[in-house]
Amino acid sequence: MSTIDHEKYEAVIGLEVHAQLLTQSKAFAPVTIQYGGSPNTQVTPLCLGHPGTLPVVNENLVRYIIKMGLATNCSVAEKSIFARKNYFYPDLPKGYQISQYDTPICYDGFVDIELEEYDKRIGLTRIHMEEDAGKSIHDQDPYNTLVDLNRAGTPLIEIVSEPDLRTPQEAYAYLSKIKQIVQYLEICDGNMEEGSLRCDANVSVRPRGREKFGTRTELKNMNSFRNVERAIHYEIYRQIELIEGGGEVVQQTRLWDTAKEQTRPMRSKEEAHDYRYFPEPDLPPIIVTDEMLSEIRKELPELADVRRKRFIEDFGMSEDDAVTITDSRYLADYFEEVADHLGNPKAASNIVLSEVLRVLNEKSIDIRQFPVTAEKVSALVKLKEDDKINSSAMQQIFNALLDEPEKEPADLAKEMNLIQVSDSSSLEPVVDKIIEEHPDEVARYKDGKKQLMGFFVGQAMKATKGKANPKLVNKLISEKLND
Ligand SMILES: Nc1ncnc2c1ncn2[C@@H]1O[C@H](COP(=O)(O)OP(=O)(O)OP(=O)(O)O)[C@@H](O)[C@H]1O
Ligand SMILES: [Mg+2]
Ligand SMILES: [Mg+2]
Repeated sequence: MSTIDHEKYEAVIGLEVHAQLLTQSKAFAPVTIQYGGSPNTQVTPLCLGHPGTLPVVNENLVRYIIKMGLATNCSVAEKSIFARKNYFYPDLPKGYQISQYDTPICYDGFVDIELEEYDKRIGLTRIHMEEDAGKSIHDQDPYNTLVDLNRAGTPLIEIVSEPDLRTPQEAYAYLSKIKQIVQYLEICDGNMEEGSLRCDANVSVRPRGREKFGTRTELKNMNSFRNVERAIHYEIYRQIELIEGGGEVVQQTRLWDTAKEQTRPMRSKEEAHDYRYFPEPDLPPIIVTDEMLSEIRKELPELADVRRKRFIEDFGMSEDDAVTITDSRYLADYFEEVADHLGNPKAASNIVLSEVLRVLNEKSIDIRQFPVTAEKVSALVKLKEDDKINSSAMQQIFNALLDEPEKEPADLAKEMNLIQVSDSSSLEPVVDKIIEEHPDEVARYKDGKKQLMGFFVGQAMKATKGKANPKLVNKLISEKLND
């Protein structure tokens, strides 16, 4: 067993997140982006790096990144320029990526993350625009690497955090927050498994109490939130053990191997000068006017943090429930629609948190794929509130609606014979019969064993196949036994 005291060390982590933007066309060329198209069908001479082609900036690329900048409390540069990042790779026919270097369009921002025990503010160094490279495919042909250039030139933003994160859990929470924001803004679908959100994690360790950072390694190839957390965890331990064993961390890029659950070296980390950055001569600077900024500011939706506070303050929702419901913008929209129809936020959050979320989890779907409209779910809850059906009937009708979402809950209640019996005249004979058949229980009840009410109500529910209005049964029995 290792005798190393890992607690002697503190990790320092900074994340670079690439988000693929949901613009309709590429960053600098009028080519429509369609995911899943046959290889090399979505390309123009510009994407192929043919001489004489000239880039033009996609206006939405600029608008989307400004949205992100404003949503993350960044300053937006009045003037920023593009730069060429030069390197050779078969999937990069131009020999350079158009990116931004020393004048990113957004800078100096922050996001607040929430962990179980504490909240923390994480600084954002910068957010800049760049274009993606193509895809090299190594596993389809045993002798050759195949290249698909459909992705070449698709727009990305790179969100660079300050080295403010200290644990894998903080990194996870930060990444979740970034995902939530891009989804609320509808600028990226935020799917790490499919690669529309990608994360490189920079990790170093230092003895606790020391101010100077240690040498960092950069981890790549994590394709899920959990893997980012695992890779960082592994790397922290690897570095500590290396140092404690008398070794030294070298600055390098390392690949996460999901199967082996470890990181391995890929290449020594290139420095900025290796890329020979220089200003892109074919594109004018991006000028952001005050009008543009205020226009974009107006388009910003209410973000999760603000929405969560509003749900707690206006609806008396618990913190946990508010966090769950506002995690997705669309789930929060759905909830608000139900609450509006019902005029009762408590009943709305009950059904959304229990029934609706259960189905989303079971089927691994998003609320946008949920078949039953907010209106129908509200109508169902209303039936229950009006005492037309009881809770068990509500659940049965809810399940039936999943298969037949076009039907009205009230029609289903009738069809399924679940309309609650709420008139005394038809319940009285039922109650009388139960009293007659259970003299012992009646005697004990009269002796003071009031808990037996549950038994009587249960018998009545059984006799009516669950359709009796339990409140009314309760009332009838009390009246009869307290005579
Ligand atoms: N000693 C360190 N330990 C951990 N993280 C660090 C350390 N120094 C810097 N970082 C983090 O590393 C990241 C560096 O990202 P940045 O995009 O600026 O440069 P890069 O990784 O050198 O370049 P590239 O974009 O080409 O990968 C930032 O998130 C920063 O906070
Ligand atoms: Mg970077
Ligand atoms: Mg990097």
